[in-house]
Amino acid sequence: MKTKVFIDGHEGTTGLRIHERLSKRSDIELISIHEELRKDTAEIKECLAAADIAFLCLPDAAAIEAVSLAEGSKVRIIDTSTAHRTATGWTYGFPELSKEQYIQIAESSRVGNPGCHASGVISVIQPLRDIDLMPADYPVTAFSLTGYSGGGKKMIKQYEKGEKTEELLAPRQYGLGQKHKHLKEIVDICGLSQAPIFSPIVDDYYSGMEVTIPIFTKYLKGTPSFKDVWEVYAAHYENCPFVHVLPFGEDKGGFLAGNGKSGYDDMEIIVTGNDDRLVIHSIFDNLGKGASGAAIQNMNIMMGIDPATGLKLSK
Ligand SMILES: NC(=O)C1=CN([C@@H]2O[C@H](COP(=O)(O)OP(=O)(O)OC[C@H]3O[C@@H](n4cnc5c(N)ncnc54)[C@H](OP(=O)(O)O)[C@@H]3O)[C@@H](O)[C@H]2O)C=CC1
Ligand SMILES: CC(=O)N[C@@H](CCC(=O)OP(=O)(O)O)C(=O)O
Repeated sequence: MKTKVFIDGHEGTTGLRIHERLSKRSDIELISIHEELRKDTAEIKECLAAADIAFLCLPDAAAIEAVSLAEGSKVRIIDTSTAHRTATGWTYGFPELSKEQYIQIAESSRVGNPGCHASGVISVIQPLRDIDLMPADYPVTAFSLTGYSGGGKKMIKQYEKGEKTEELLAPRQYGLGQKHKHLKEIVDICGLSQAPIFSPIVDDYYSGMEVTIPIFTKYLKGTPSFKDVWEVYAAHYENCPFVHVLPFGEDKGGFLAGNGKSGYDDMEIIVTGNDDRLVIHSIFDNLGKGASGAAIQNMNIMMGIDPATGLKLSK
């Protein structure tokens, strides 16, 4: 029997990518909503009730409304918005956190898909926090480079329609007030006692992210070496098909491209630097492991099938 899936917000950037991937699958029946009625609450309620699994690819307020419309139905929800990531009763959809997390996702009926920038920061910090190598009060700082599709339809239009202003041709920093919406989930999931200093940068390319975190080894427990820290990542992600740790010392010729994983659904961790000062990089697609790919990975886990089914993983 096919699994019935509804994508609320299927015309948006994240929803469209999920739709593209799922429409090729023979084990999924996509529930479609009439174009003119796609924001009609009665129609959405009906689609949610008919589905086994629903993806919410909506702004936060609409996602909160959709969850209330699903009340009383059996539908299992994966919300790609920020609305429920740290909410009670919801499971954080980053299965690589631990075996327990994977099992919780498999059994959950409410999964909050991680934020794109947050996925990168958590993929670097949580393995160090998990074994207490990094103390909870370590002053984490992060740069996060993203393609403009990270800003959804509105930003894509800004970059692609009409004549581009000079400033859109250059990388642009934002989140300058240090109140980025992903900070809460980063602090919660990594068990940090203070928020990181987080500097996102959007640049003139469609998709792909590179999250970069500098670390002074003397402030980690026992002052581990470059190799010791690499080994922590290699061990943590050993059995994770979606997160690859590059071999020790590998740095892709010294240039790391922010769009290096564009179009793929997995993530790469690269440890660079030396025994004193490390720079750890997480490279992935904001629409892959940062959103749609991660959402489908979570759906596959909830369905009890191979998490990589129907996804595009690099070799
Ligand atoms: N883009 C990215 O890289 C990432 C996005 N996300 C999250 O995913 C969610 C979707 O983002 P994204 O796809 O980029 O955004 P988009 O703006 O590209 O798409 C959102 C879609 O939701 C539709 N929509 C808005 N309100 C309603 C409603 N009440 N009922 C039904 N549909 C509605 C919009 O309709 P219309 O077409 O008419 O505007 C649009 O098609 C957001 O919460 C975002 O934070 C998460 C990680 C990464
Ligand atoms: C370029 C850009 O604006 N990116 C968005 C992140 C994408 C997004 O909306 O993501 P989440 O749902 O994961 O929060 C931002 O920094 O707010």
